[in-house]
Amino acid sequence: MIPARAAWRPALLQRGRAPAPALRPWLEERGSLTARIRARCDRFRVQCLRQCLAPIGSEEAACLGLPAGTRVWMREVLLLADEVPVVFAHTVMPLAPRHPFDQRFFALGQRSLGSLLFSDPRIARGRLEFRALDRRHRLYRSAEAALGPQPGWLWARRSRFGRGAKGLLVNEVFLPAVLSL
Ligand SMILES: C=C(O[C@@H]1C=C(C(=O)O)C=C[C@H]1O)C(=O)O
Repeated sequence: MIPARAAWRPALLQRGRAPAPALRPWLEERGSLTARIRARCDRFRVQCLRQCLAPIGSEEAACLGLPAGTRVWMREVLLLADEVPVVFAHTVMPLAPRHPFDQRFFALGQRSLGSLLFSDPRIARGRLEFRALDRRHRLYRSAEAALGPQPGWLWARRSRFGRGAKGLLVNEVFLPAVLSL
């Protein structure tokens, strides 16, 4: 059981619980996850599950400094390696300030957000924060809704990507199959 007070932290050790050693390089990768997966499989694919306006979750609101419940653009995807889901990702992007980047975000569809974020040197990644999730957490439940039953807990990370005043928050939940890559 993950303690109820578990939170996003910049360290991988969380109240005595640590990820499997083989998962650490995945969690700590600061470059593109898309590129890392692509290099380890024959066919990489993004499956877009949802892209819509939605009220931001309280944790995400606190992280981006927005009032709870603010409507944001939300995108949820699976990253698949040879048709096996290895990462569930949930990204939120505030509507304001408006930015030319918005159009490219909306138009992504089944293309990877990573290709957009990492091709623009003006977009900087903030620090990585980690958290072990169980089914009390919204992200865990979203992953389970998309994929069916998951192990008791899943490791996740989040980071903010920014270009000027425009910031978006990317959460990535690592699925057990990533360890087979
Ligand atoms: C941020 C990246 O993009 C990946 C692709 C995403 C998408 O298409 O929505 C979301 C999160 C990522 O895991 C990356 O490749 O590192």
